[in-house]
Amino acid sequence: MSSGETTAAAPSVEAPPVDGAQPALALRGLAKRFGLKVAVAGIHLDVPAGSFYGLLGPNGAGKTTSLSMAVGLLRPDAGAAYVLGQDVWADPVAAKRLLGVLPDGVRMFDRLTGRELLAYTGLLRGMPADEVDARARDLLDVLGLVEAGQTLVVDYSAGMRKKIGLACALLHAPRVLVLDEPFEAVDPVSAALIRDILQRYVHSGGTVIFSSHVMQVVERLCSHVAILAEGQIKAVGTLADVRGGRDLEEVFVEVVGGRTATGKELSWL
Ligand SMILES: Nc1ncnc2c1ncn2[C@@H]1O[C@H](COP(=O)(O)OP(=O)(O)OP(=O)(O)O)[C@@H](O)[C@H]1O
Repeated sequence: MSSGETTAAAPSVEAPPVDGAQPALALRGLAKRFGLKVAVAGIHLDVPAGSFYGLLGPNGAGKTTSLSMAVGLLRPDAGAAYVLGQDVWADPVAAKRLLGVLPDGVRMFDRLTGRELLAYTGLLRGMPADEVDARARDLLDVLGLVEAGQTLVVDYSAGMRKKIGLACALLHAPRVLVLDEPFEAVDPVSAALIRDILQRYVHSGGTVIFSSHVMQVVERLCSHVAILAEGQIKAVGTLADVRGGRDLEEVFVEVVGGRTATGKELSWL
């Protein structure tokens, strides 16, 4: 494990080097506070191109806040984010062209049907209508949403919303995918399907960074892992480095500082 290799408050906001080895996503001193609460304390992270990168952390660690700042959805108080060298906040159009994003929560136009939402997303990205149509058909088909394509997204289950959100993120064939909790609320069959799609995407040269609480998924999929707690990166590296021959869950609990219930706390229960 390389705990401390990349920790809090990186002072530098220098752009990553412009060469063949530049990271798919580079975070430089990204920081955010809400009132007195420091949600993200100046994180520094390089996501290598072609990696399958898992961002782990307990509830409230700052995962959603970090990813939102990294993709241009939430303005940082300090620091910078680069997608394949493009500065997300200085040149958002160039960076967003390279990015597919599955945000947390329900930020989508859910009074559209699934098919309409895909059409809207594709046209907004400047794709030709026939290409949008063909890709939307493929995505709805592979994600098992053919019938749901005619249903308003507001009537979707939580898992169906994840899947249509993923379809929107994939539609323009981005180079980098940033997914906030892609497996949350998704049934095991759909989860296996999503894993297959993402693995194929990485094998064909794409980069995935996703947040998760599910250690087994991260262990199965990821080449690299970062553990975030209290707005700071506590451990980072290849999956093998971070695990150091142990279970990822064991490492996670140790790094994050978990506590166990003695049974006395809720004696009334
Ligand atoms: N809009 C907001 N206003 C105030 N506080 C916020 C806001 N968004 C996040 N926070 C706080 O910032 C901290 C980090 O939240 P964040 O949602 O990034 O955590 P997370 O790691 O994604 O958690 P979870 O795994 O539970 O989704 C938390 O303490 C949260 O309460």
